[in-house]
Amino acid sequence: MTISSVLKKRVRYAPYLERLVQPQDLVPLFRTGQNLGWSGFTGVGAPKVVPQVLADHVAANSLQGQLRFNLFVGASAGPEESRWAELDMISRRSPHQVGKPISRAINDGRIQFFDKHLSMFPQDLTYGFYTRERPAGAPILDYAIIEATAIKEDGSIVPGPSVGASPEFVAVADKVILEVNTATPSFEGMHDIDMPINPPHRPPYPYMSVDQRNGLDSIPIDPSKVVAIVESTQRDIVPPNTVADDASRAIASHLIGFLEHEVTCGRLPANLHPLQSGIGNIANAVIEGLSSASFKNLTVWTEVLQDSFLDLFENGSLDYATATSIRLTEPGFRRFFDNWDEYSKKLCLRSQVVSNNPELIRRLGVIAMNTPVEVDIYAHANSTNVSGSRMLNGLGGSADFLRNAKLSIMHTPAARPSKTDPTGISTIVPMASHVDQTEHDLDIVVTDQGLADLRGLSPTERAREIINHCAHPDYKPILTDYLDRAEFYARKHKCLHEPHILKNAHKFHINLAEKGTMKVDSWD
Ligand SMILES: CC(=O)SCCNC(=O)CCNC(=O)[C@H](O)C(C)(C)COP(=O)(O)OP(=O)(O)OC[C@H]1O[C@@H](n2cnc3c(N)ncnc32)[C@H](O)[C@@H]1OP(=O)(O)O
Repeated sequence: MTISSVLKKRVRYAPYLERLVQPQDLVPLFRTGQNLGWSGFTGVGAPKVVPQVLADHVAANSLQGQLRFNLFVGASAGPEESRWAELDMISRRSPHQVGKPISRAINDGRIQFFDKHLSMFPQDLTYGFYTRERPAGAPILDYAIIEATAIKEDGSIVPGPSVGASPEFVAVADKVILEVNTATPSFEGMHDIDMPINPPHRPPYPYMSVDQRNGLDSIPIDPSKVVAIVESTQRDIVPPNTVADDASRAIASHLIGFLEHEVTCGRLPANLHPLQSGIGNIANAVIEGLSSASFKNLTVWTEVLQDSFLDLFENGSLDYATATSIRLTEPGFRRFFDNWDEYSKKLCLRSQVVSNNPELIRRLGVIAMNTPVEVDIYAHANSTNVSGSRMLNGLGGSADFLRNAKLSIMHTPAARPSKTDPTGISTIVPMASHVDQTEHDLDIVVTDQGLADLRGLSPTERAREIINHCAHPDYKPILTDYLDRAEFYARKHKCLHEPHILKNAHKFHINLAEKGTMKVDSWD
């Protein structure tokens, strides 16, 4: 087989080049029921070529539902996993996914999805928790399919724009297939990788600042595990971000005002603490807002870096950022590669067990900011299941950060658009229909209407603060009425700590399902 010159340059361990194959040659290796681990995190750095030929094979031979895998990816992969979902090729999936076809398959019951904290998933996999049905000593993963942007002289793997759970996948896979991506520039030097060491002798991760490096710059592997390499010439495709709207700008402005106040009061230093920011349009707008605020020498300790962070670098307000994935749009990647020399000194990608590590998040005093589906009046938040049942993307790293951050912030519009109610669906509800973050986790809830500072408040104080500052004006009187009635009822029954009237607590959701609006006419 001819080997392209760029591939020869990227693969510095010659024996792998002898294992170069056409992706189609690999199809016979795959059997239904196998456990597969893919590299990738939030749609970048995932394998593309091998998943595609397998999907083509299933489509061409009408094998839908007959070649199905247990698929594990650090977080979401690219469009290939959506195609697998459409072709009914996934029987089990964890820990986080994105894309309509895959969430549809989960909600149709065709994929058994389990949702786990991103810091915990890779280690629990290595413990054998998810392969309990296999005989002792059997491999945990049959194949790990890992995208690399270079291979070092010792056969170790230089990942691309994400590290995710690849170190753990490589460690516990029986066999490894490498996709060497020659369309993406090599990311060599960008990573700091800690390999799994299981208790009881796991040493502490030593990181005391966001820029400290102590790990490896590639993923070590026993080269005999690598059964094949293929060349990939497909770049990651990340859809453009939604442009900030009035609501997300208002959220950003409330939040920046709050952070400035914390600095003035001496609870935060002038350069804040390391920032974590979730994904999506609001998270992007908040980071965009920070780039026009007066903060300097900011640092970032997060799981995903999006385009908006590049603005912070460019205007000089961000000193250093670390994550497990850099998920940029095409223009974002272009900016990134054009300024590689500068960014490579100010950026580092780590394993997801480190970027999302609870101990490090607490040690560094991270400021965590994530978007929920809904928050209730006592500050329990739902990040995952619409109306308690319909899975969206999964928990991701939201709880890793929100439970352990110095400041735990949830930002959301006060109401989300709906076809059946001009105000939309209230994101502030009497009782969350599913709980991912508890009242014990959140410090701040912020919407386009305002900001609720919940620190040190009792549940009933929190409820007034959230309703008064965060609820949409159309829902405020309805929520206040609910709380007044709940307090009246609870006073009578001597249960005033966190008052609820259970028969009404989910009436917003029931009303939405039955009448298309959360605007409850009457609580009686
Ligand atoms: C990899 C990582 O972990 S990154 C770090 C943080 N991770 C997380 O926080 C993971 C969990 N969070 C998330 O997945 C997202 O933040 C979300 C989905 C909760 C919110 O993201 P947004 O961009 O604000 O969501 P958006 O407004 O587009 O809503 C997504 C969908 O949920 C629906 N939805 C959201 N909230 C509600 C609600 N309260 N009631 C009914 N439907 C709702 C929306 O209508 C939309 O449906 P559609 O896809 O059918 O159009």
